[in-house]
Amino acid sequence: MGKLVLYGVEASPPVRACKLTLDALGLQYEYKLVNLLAGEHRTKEYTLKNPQHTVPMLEDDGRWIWESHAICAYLVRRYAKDDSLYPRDYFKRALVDQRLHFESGVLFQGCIRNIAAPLFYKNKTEVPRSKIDAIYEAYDFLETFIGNQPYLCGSGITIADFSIVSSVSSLVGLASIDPQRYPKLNGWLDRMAKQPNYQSLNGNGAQMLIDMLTSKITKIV
Ligand SMILES: N[C@@H](CCC(=O)N[C@@H](CS)C(=O)NCC(=O)O)C(=O)O
Repeated sequence: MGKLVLYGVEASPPVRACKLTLDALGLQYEYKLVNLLAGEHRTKEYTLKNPQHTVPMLEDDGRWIWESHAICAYLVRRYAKDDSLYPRDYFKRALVDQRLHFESGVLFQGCIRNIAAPLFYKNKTEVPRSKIDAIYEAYDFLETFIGNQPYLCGSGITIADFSIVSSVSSLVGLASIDPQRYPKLNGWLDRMAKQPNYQSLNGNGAQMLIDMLTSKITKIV
């Protein structure tokens, strides 16, 4: 097995999804902090490896891959002892893929980044209420995805759970989850919080992002 290095920063949801996956697989890896505020992801050295200059990025024996969903899927395919975290069965895998794309397009890009980018890059301090409404719309979908199963794709945990908990655990700081309205989502989040090493791998970073966002927001308009 080659040497694994994860490049990231704690507050980043996709970085935390990779950490949850690496830990669930019992993989040893080096963690390299990339200071985004200092522009360390924009250096020539970094962009030669990842021209999209994003975190997370995984180095595996001198080769680089970025985009958390691709990284998590790769890690399971390459290193897992069984396929439970990312099933080989075509239909089961399609279900996991659907949830991963939902995280990528709807939760991360449509909710988190859509709110965070104007705050961090344009010095905005007000958030349009429609952006908060979009979070609740996403919660409505998640409530139905979970249904009567313990995890997002059924009875076993998959990388879709790791990916989605990484963003939902930060979104709760902007749109709280009412257990009456979202009993399934609330139960799932509690279940995820009981996963091994959850707090150090995801909980602390999720709170960091909440603090970064809420310290910038003065008003929902
Ligand atoms: N969909 C990507 C999102 C990656 C992403 O946008 N990461 C942010 C931090 S949360 C980042 O690297 N921002 C710096 C930049 O885009 O230059 C993934 O899942 O890896």
